[in-house]
Amino acid sequence: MMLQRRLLALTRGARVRLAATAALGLAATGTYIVQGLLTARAVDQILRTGSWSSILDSLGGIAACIVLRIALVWLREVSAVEVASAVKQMLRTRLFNRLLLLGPGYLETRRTGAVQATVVDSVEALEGYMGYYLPQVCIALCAPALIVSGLFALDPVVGALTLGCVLVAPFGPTLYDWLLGDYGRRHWQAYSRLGAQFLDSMQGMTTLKAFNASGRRGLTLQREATDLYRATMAQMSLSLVGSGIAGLALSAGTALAVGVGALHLAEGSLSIPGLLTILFLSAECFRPLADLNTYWHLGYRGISASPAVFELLEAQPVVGEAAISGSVGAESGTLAVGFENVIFAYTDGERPALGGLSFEVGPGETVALVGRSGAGKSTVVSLLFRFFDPQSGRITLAGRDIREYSLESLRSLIAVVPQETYLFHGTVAENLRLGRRDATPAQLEAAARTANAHDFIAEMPEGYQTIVGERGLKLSGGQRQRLAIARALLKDAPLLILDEATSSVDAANEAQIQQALERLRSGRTTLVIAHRLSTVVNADRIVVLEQGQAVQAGRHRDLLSQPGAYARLVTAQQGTL
Ligand SMILES: Nc1ncnc2c1ncn2[C@@H]1O[C@H](COP(=O)(O)OP(=O)(O)OP(=O)(O)O)[C@@H](O)[C@H]1O
Repeated sequence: MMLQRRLLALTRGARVRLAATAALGLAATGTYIVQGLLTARAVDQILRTGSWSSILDSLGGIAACIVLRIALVWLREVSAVEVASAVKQMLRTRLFNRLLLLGPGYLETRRTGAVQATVVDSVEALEGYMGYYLPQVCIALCAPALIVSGLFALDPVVGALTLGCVLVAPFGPTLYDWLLGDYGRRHWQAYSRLGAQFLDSMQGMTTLKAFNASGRRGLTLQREATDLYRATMAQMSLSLVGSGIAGLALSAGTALAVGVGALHLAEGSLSIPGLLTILFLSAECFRPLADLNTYWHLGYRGISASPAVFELLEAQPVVGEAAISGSVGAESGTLAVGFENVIFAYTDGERPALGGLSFEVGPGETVALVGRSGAGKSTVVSLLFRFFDPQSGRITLAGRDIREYSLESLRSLIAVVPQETYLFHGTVAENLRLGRRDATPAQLEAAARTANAHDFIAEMPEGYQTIVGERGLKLSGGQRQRLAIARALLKDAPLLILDEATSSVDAANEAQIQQALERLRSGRTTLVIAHRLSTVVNADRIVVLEQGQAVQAGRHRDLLSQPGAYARLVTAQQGTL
């Protein structure tokens, strides 16, 4: 019930259309009632007069009812689709905005396929609930009430019996709603697991093939599919029993009403037209409930899919806006960066990824962070962007705690050239404009030239308008990186983070990338996350991380001449310098 109340709240903004759908459905039910009454009258007239001509007007009325109903049902269908589409669209917008607010910190804790299943499939499953089930609830409340009062007037006993059955019928679905709660949840869990597994397999297809592991993966997928099949069948068989109970109440209701009416006819307390009216009206009384029963199946898919939707809608971001005081805007000029005794663990209780890290980058300086894999280098970047907040200590930009900036202005101060350049499906120009939304073609070209990317872009079939495939698969690693440099140039932020690529590119590409990076670094405070040592030789300062702490700092030559963590790292990577 609680869940249904929350689902009802989702219709805000589409309630007029929802009411219109219910009104159209009610009008269609009205045509059934009038048709029933006209049929009763026609049968009575023919029994009394034996002449077909006496029922011509009733037949005309029945035909009019049928035509009118066809039009009303068609309009109701259109309206139902409109309601469902409006709710789905509003909900998807809210979910997408929520995901943007939650940011990478949330997505790291969820499987991409499961999030996709929520935003696409769970929302889609609400179609039946919003478009058909909800309007039918209104119809099933109003129409039987009207008909039962008519039956009461005709024969109070028949009226009371019909009322009893009308009240019992909806209990089937309601009871099962409660009983099935767990089955529905299991069904959606199995569904999103299968979705996540499938997406993972598609994205990792090359790796699976290279390791000859597609057969094994196929078996896992088959297992997940079998789980989904079992969960679906369990849910279906139980829900069919539920609607069976409701169906029984409906048929029993009509039979009882007619049976008791026939008895009263025999006793002389009811007339033949009265019995005929009961016959037709009691059938019409249960029709909206029978339809509700059918739509409940459709609606139930939405009800069982909705917990995942609400969980996402109510998820709280791991970082809050301007957590300290009123947010401040972006700074200009070169910036200093400071980490002051920063302690951070990904999940509380885990060994901290940063265990009291302190270091500084002066305005315009280039500082390289080095350390073994897992030392905490990438974590430093995640904290600078405030994808997470440290448990203690503080991080400053231009002397201010970064929690004082609004998230937008903080992120506008930092440009990043990441390890893996993500290119969206779209043109080269569109991908570059992520750096600056309103960049002119001339600005795009200037940035691409500085990033040594213009020549290869110009050689593409449609230059800057060439579509680069999903994940940029049509470009080489080195080319993608030069596009990332051009993006960062366009962003023109005072703080630059170079998260160095781990995979090496050929010498010609490497030289072009290094030259582009030199140009990008000039006049900016730069933090280099160095996974290889070969690129840090010229840094103003090198900070060596070990288990989330800075254990050494200095220039390459000075550090190399002393025994310590840096010298050990260099020895371990000998040959790369
Ligand atoms: N999303 C995450 N959730 C939980 N633990 C994480 C997460 N990301 C990193 N860690 C852990 O935090 C520690 C620091 O990881 P981090 O990625 O910052 O290291 P790194 O120095 O960048 O390593 P590499 O050079 O291999 O990229 C490691 O112990 C790692 O296992």
